[in-house]
Amino acid sequence: MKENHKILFEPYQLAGCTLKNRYVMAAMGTGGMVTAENTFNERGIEYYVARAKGGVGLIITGTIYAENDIEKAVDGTMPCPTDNPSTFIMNTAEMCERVHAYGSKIFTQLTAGFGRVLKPHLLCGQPPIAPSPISSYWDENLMCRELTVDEIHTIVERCGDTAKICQQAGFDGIEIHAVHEGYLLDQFAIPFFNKRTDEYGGCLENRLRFACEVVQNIKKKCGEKFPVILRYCLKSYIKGVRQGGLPGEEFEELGRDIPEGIEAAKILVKAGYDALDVDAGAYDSWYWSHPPMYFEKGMNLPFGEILKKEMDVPILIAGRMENPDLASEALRDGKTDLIALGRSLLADPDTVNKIRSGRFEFVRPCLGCHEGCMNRLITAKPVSCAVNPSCGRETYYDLKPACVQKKILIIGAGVAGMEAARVLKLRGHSPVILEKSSRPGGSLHLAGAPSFKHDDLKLIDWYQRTLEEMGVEIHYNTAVTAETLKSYPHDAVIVATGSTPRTLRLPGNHDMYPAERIFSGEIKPGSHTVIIGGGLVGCELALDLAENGKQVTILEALPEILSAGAPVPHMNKIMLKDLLHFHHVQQIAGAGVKCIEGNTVTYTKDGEEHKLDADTFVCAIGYTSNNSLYEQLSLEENEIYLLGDARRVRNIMYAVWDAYELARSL
Ligand SMILES: Cc1cc2nc3c(=O)[nH]c(=O)nc-3n(C[C@H](O)[C@H](O)[C@H](O)COP(=O)(O)O)c2cc1C
Ligand code: SF4
Repeated sequence: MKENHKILFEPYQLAGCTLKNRYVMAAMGTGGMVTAENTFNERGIEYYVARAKGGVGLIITGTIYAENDIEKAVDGTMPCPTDNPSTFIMNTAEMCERVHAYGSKIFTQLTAGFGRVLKPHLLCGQPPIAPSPISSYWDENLMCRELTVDEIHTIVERCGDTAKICQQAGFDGIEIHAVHEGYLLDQFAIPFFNKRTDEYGGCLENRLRFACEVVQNIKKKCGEKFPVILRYCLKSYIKGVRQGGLPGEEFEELGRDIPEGIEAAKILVKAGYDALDVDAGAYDSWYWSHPPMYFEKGMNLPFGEILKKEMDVPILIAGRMENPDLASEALRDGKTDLIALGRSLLADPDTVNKIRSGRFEFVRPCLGCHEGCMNRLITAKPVSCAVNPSCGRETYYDLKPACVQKKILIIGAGVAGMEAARVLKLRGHSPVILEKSSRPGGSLHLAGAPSFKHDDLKLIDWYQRTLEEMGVEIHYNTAVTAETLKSYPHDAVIVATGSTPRTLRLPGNHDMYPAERIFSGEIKPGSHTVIIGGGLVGCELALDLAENGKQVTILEALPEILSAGAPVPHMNKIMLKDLLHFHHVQQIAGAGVKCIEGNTVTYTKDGEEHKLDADTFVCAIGYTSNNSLYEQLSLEENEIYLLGDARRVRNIMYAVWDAYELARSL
């Protein structure tokens, strides 16, 4: 273990519960991990056990429901212990016992409700509940129903009952979800949502009464010593409906500001909460609670630091905390007491053990993309991870030794080729990669060029290091043709030759560059760049240039930017849009580009012709598969497969997942 990381492995007393180290698995929704009886299924149990085995000191499970009558959700993505207590105890006891076998502790996260942020399709046709008749986050025409005082009392009692069932099942404590992220208790806490005039509205104490009664009821039923912690947002970052404030931005806070956040934290701790799991944000500023790659690492630490100075209560912090240098420094500087990891434990369940043994560079990096995790959760698919296809399906989607070991040539050392090689080697095959350039990674080098995408470059490093350690043979500077392939003995071939940027043929006398030539640094843009194509690549290039002081205009043919191609995960999309706006990137949607003459682009919008002057013109209109080698070889080879972008241009997740699927079956 590295000397400066030792502090991360010191035990910690969390409300009387001894944790073996400072690492906590942050609560993450259990989509796909719930049985029809609303308890954890085998998939969920194996998922948590794998993270305990990976060395984390405390697991906080994804949210479970206290109550499913008043807020009737039908989705099967959250366990509800009160629905069937004995079945819940039976399944969950086994999960807690197995987690405990690794010396880890396990809490469950218990929600008092979702309120206005529950997705409409889960509502059984009923209106969402809320403190007051406000509109649903998802549909401003859908009005919420105001909770009655009797219903609030019922939810409080059910929280206590649920916690008792969880205690009987073997959980070591409860995290209450949440005066955080704009969920029901947070809606009560914030006057922007809570317009009540009874004892649950008005002054701060009244607005926090519901959350305070929840902890008091749990302590009454489970005993004072049973740990109850709170997921808590110090600041809401609500700028307007569905618009969030960005780091460092001046705006009028419509939710909870920091001074009120400190006062509220004191009231909540006095009521009985034993620790605060601190971050920021609400659904209206969703990227704060679900930080995409555009955020810096450890972005929530300033909030922990503020609370640590103001009060004496254990603090947990999540939010891009995977780097052990950053994490250990945060502990030493008194910014937090515990380090919560969310997505990095999805990307690599063994993160903590690898850090412990001084091998952080072997931790598979999370990309901050949300493709495999949150995007799947909010589109009713099982939670997994873009770079770790077996996440959430640890047992039934694992790797078995190959029955017949083969020599398999892989053409292309992009992500798909490298993932295929890794899996094949693990299963006992002999993969050999033939790469035409002098380095691995393919187009990921260009995707990872902006500073906010450097985790993409870390993924290349991870593959390179891992393949090297496994002894996978890679031949660089080796362009393959149908003829030269014959000189490599093999049983099968995988073609993973990637893709090429699409070009646009326009009339006029101009230079227009593909985005890749800007990302690679080959072309230095002038002071004003026009980017044709407002998909993800165009928008990320625009952000990168704007962050570096350039004037940028995006011309997008569709009515909205970021709407072409595969949908961008919600929180990434809203943050990118807010950032483009913040950096004054001009966005012209519905623009049909006609020609570029010299320094002037002509486009039409709403039937009218417009002209725009710039000194650099960039084209970012997608990619086409490089599959010609496969077509030449397909009738020559007995066993040949086409993989990654060469088969179908999609995203990193599908390059990795398709490679894993193919390589686990050969
Ligand atoms: C798939 C997914 C589901 C999540 N579900 C919850 C949840 O149920 N409750 C909660 O408090 N936070 C939830 N979060 C937020 C995480 O607890 C964590 O705060 C966030 O991912 C930032 O930490 P990280 O950068 O280490 O991932 C979820 C995050 C992800 C990725
Ligand atoms: S899907 Fe993306 S953001 Fe989510 S854990 Fe995996 S790499 Fe990280």
